[in-house]
Amino acid sequence: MIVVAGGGAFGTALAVSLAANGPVGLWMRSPEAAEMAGRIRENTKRLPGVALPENIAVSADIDTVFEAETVLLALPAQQLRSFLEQFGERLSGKTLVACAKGIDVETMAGPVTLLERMVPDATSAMLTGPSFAADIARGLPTALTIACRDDEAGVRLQHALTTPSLRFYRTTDTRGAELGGALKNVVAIASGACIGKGYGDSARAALMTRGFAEMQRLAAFFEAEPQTLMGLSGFGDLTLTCTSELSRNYRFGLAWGRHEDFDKSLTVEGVHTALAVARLAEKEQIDMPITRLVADVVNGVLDVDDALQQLLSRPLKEE
Ligand SMILES: NC(=O)C1=CN([C@@H]2O[C@H](COP(=O)(O)OP(=O)(O)OC[C@H]3O[C@@H](n4cnc5c(N)ncnc54)[C@H](O)[C@@H]3O)[C@@H](O)[C@H]2O)C=CC1
Ligand SMILES: O=C(CO)COP(=O)(O)O
Repeated sequence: MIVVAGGGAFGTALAVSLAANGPVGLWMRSPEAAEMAGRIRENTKRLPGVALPENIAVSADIDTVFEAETVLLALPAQQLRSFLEQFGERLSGKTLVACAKGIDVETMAGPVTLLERMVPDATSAMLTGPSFAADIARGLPTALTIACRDDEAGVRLQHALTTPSLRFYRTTDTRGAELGGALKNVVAIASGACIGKGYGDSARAALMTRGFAEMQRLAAFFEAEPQTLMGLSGFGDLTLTCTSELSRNYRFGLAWGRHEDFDKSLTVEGVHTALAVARLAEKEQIDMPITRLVADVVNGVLDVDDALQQLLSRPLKEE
C-alpha cells in the first residue's frame, strides 16, 4: 500500500487523488488532527472543503509508514532532514518519494539528495511539477513529473501514482528536478513583489525570464540536464507559481510589494531556498541577482522597494 507521510495541503490532496486507485494511508504527525480528519473525513486546517474518501486510512501511528512499501514524503523541505534523522533507519529498503520543493538550508541538499544520503538503501524519487493541492483535490487534470535515478523504479512509480486526473511524466535527472522545483519558488516571491508594487505584467514577464536564466545557470553548475529545466518541473512550475494567486510564494511576494503582513503559519518554501541558494551562489561565483535580492530582503539587509529598484537598474548587458 502507498502511504502519504505528512497531512498538509499537498499530502492530503495526493491521498485524495490516489484513493481513486485503491486504499491509501495518510499519516499525520498530530494525533488530534488525525483523529479529527478520520472522524469528520476532512482536513479542515490545511485542505478545507474537500471530503476524504472512505478508503483513506488516516493515522498518527508512525508504524503505518514503516509498514508501507512506498512512502510519499509530503513534508516541507526544511522538515525532511529531521524526519529522516528520526525515522530514516526504519525506511531503508522502501521506495521513498519526496514531494517537497526546496533546498535544505543546513546542508544545501535538495529532497532527493537528502533521501539518498540519509536512507542509502531506499529507492529515492521526487514528485514535482505544476500542481496546486486545491486543483489536485478537486480532481482537475494535472501533469506532474516523477524524477528517479533508477528508471525501472521510475516507470513503476509512474504507473502506481497515475490516477484518472494525475498524469505523470518521468525523468532520471533528479538534480534538475530538485533545482527547478526549489528555485521557481524564489522567482515567484520576486514576481509577487513586482506585481504587489504595481510594476505590471511586462515587468513580471521580464523577471520570470531572468529568473529562469538564473535557474539554468545553477542547473548547469550542478550538471543537470538543460531539458529538465525546460519541462514541467522547471518552466512549467515557474509559469504556474509566478502567475497564480493560489501560490503561497507568489502571495507572500505580493504582500511584500504592498507592505502588508503575511500569515506566518503558511509554508513559504522560497524564503528558505533563497537563503540557501544565495549562499551557494556567492561561494561558487554564480550570477543569481534575483535570488540574492530576495535573500537580502529576507535577511533584512534591504527593503523590498530598494531591491526591486536594484533589479531594474542592473548594468546593461547582452541577453
Ligand atoms: N500545497 C501545494 O499546492 C503544493 C505543495 N508542494 C510542496 O509540498 C510540501 C508540503 O507543502 P504543503 O503540504 O502545502 O504544506 P502545509 O503547510 O499545508 O503542510 C505541511 C505539513 O507538514 C507537517 N509537518 C511539518 N513538519 C513535520 C514533521 N517533522 N513530521 C511530520 N509532519 C510534519 C505539518 O504538520 C503540516 O501538516 C512543500 O515542500 C511544498 O512546496 C508541492 C506542490 C503543491
Ligand atoms: O508548488 C506549487 C505549485 O506547483 C505550490 O506553490 P506554493 O508552495 O507557492 O503554494
